[in-house]
Amino acid sequence: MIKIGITGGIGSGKSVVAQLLSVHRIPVYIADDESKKLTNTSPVIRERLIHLFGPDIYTPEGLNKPALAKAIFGNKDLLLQVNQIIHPEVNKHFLTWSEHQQQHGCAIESAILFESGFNQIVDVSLMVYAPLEIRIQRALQRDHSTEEALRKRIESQVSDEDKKLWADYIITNDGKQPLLPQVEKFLSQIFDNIR
Ligand SMILES: CC(C)(COP(=O)(O)OP(=O)(O)OC[C@H]1O[C@@H](n2cnc3c(N)ncnc32)[C@H](O)[C@@H]1O)[C@@H](O)C(=O)NCCC(=O)NCCS
Ligand SMILES: Nc1ncnc2c1ncn2[C@@H]1O[C@H](COP(=O)(O)OP(=O)(O)OP(=O)(O)O)[C@@H](O)[C@H]1O
Repeated sequence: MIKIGITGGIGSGKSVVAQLLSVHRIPVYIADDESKKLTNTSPVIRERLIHLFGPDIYTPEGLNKPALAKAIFGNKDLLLQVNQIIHPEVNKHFLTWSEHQQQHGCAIESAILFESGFNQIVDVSLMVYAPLEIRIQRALQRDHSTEEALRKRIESQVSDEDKKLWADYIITNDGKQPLLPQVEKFLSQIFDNIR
């Protein structure tokens, strides 16, 4: 089975590309969603986050997400420490999930594929690229966030220039070039290359 890593900055259109892959019978593991579940279910993550931040990092409802976001976006040292707590668990969880998939390919969607090392557990990486200002506009329209908070997250991620260098394939989602033909071309390239 071919494992695909979908990446791209906030608002680039990863989720849209992930949906198009699903339509082509490629199941996609959404790292944001799964990591959120793991922060509430994994005793290892819970214990280590409490050790780092104190007990208030969890509320009776689960992880205190605004507090964690405030602590890590803008503080590279803490971001690295939190990543080192959460990402190995996500990595293991994705690999177990992928073993249960029945299709000829599966994928993981993560804005931080390269930062997290998930690129090392996939066979091909696919970057979804959109110009920064378009990404900011899309994300601001979608989320109840401020431009300042958004830019802090963007600054916590590797640049588009680096992602472009490291990715095996790039899909452009600038609102001008249609996505579906690019996704279909990508799929035919990877499956033809492997056959
Ligand atoms: C800090 C948290 C609680 C904030 O939750 P919130 O609901 O506000 O955001 P959400 O998880 O939906 O993430 C939104 C976007 O923020 C960016 N982001 C999230 N985590 C990170 C990170 N560690 N490094 C850089 N960018 C990140 C991504 O672009 C992501 O798509 C949450 O993002 C988190 O637990 N992050 C650490 C775990 C992680 O790395 N998750 C990303 C995939 S493994
Ligand atoms: N080509 C497009 N034209 C117009 N709107 C788009 C296009 N692509 C994506 N969008 C919209 O932009 C927003 C961001 O897209 P999407 O959620 O797929 O990005 P993402 O990369 O998954 O972002 P994040 O990392 O923040 O989750 C969504 O509201 C989506 O509907």
